[in-house]
Amino acid sequence: MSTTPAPSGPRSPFARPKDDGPRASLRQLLPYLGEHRGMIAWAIALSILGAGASLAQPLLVSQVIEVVQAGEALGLIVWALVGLVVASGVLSGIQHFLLQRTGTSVVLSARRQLVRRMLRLPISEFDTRRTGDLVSRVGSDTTLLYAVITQGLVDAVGGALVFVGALIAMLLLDPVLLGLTVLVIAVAVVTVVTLSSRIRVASRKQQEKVGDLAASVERSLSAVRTVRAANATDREIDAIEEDARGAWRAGLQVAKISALVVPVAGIALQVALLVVLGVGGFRVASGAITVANLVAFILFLFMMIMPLGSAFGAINSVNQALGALGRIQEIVALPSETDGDAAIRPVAAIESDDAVSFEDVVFTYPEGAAGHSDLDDDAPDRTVLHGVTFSAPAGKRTALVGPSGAGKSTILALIERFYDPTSGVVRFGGVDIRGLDRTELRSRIGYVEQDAPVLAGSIRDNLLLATPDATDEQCIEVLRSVNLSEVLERNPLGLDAPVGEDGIMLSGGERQRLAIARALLAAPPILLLDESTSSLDGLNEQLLREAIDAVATDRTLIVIAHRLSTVVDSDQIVVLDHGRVVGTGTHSELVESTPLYRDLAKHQLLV
Ligand SMILES: Nc1ncnc2c1ncn2[C@@H]1O[C@H](COP(=O)(O)OP(=O)(O)OP(=O)(O)O)[C@@H](O)[C@H]1O
Repeated sequence: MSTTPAPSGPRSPFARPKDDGPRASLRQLLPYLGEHRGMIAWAIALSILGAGASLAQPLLVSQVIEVVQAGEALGLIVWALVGLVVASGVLSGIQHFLLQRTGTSVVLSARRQLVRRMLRLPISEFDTRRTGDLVSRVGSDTTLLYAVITQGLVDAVGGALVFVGALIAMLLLDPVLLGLTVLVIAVAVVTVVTLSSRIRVASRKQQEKVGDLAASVERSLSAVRTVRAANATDREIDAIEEDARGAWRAGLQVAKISALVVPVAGIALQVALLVVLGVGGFRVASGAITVANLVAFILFLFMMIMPLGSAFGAINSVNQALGALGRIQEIVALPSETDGDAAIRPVAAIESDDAVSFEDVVFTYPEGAAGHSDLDDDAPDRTVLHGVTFSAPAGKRTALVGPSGAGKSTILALIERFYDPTSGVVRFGGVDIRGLDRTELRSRIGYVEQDAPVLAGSIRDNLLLATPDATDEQCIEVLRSVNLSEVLERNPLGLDAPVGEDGIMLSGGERQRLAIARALLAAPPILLLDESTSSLDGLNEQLLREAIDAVATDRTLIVIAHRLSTVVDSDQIVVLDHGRVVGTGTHSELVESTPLYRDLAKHQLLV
């Protein structure tokens, strides 16, 4: 839900913004532009040619007037004028296309860069950030960069040329008239520049609000069944509407500031025109300037004002883009998961076996991370694992059991290196895993998460996630090994049958087994299995147990069990309580030695 307070009442566009937030400078835009410098160079070249063609027009018009006044034949001059008009039209068409093309390419580059960084962020970043807001940065913020190219920088080059050219021509035609014009225009320029930083801040706030909105929509849609069942639909709609209104209010603030820019430019043009017409009339009467030159001066005035108008528009859009770029850069500047890794020692070089061991591991979730379990929330000490020591021997089945919140899933997260221990060491084949290449390490490990283990797509998409080259035969065989052949028969599409969003078309037990099949297809020497807490019916539980038995052969299996029945015959069971190991042994040993385990077993009617 929205974390940023709603804007409190109207605020003067001239007021100093309280919070400038993440800022981006024009310099940060350069790498995006650099990638397309070829196209941009072409666009600039065309815009210079276009500027030349435009500047020549008033001169030709003034010639036409003089020729007409002298009563001579027009001939070539008219054709030259027509040619110029057509040429500048064609040039501006081509330039327009090049700019649009470059603009969309810049958006593409920004999206690629953002997604590459986003998917490589440390897992702890996802604990604190809202998915919808991240999605909105990729979808909405990047779009604003488009305007910088299409309305902004390149136009500014051609515009500046026309502006300077017109200025020089006007200076030559009548310096006095020019002085008066510049005075009027300077006031407009100062006003617009003053407003521009307000536009950037307001626009960033607007993008933040859009992010809040996306996060709220994502929250409600991802839990739509729960929301519906709780009769909370109207409340969720209200909450989303409130965020939508927040975005609207922020948009209004941007509109108010931009609205000042447009009339300022318009008034400047009108006043300048009136001054030139009035004073120019006197000067023609006094013979200081000819009618032809006054007409040329007025045409140059329009020519000067037009790029000024688009420059004001460009300042608007560049500032909006800089607000969005600030949000893009905030993510891009974050370190990726692998930044700062110690010297890499390839896993392949490890000679010893696939045993996993924990040595006196202490772990606290990074600051600001929100817990997903309900225990320990009020405890001042956020340490989740307190000196955990155990060893999961190669080729054996080790079970982790203990009450909810004891730290079992955290142990698997440390083996996967989603986080590193606060102190102590996790070893793989005897080597500290912090010295191992993450990709290599993960390729040795199959991991079946507790929640949401199925991705939207087909059964095949799900199976091939870790093993893109697997054949259909291998897919069918692995489904058979986890007792899932039946789902293939259910739908004529077979492996291509869709599983629905979050695997909604499969039952809970089937989802769990499909996730196990996916992990197995890669034939990992180590399998981490976080058993689903959702209760399975007798048949499904039996099928799951058989699937686990089938996969246990010849690999190191570490399974978090919520049903002791699935683990009683494990080679070793590690009992955890409040982040501490309180017992290690076989089922019968633990029933004797560990009261907590005895209680758990009693509850589940195993003793
Ligand atoms: N990403 C996280 N950020 C912060 N705290 C977390 C995070 N994940 C878990 N915790 C906290 O760590 C503690 C242990 O959680 P963990 O998920 O490891 O327990 P568990 O034994 O697997 O529980 P369950 O059996 O309910 O799945 C809990 O207090 C939980 O609130």
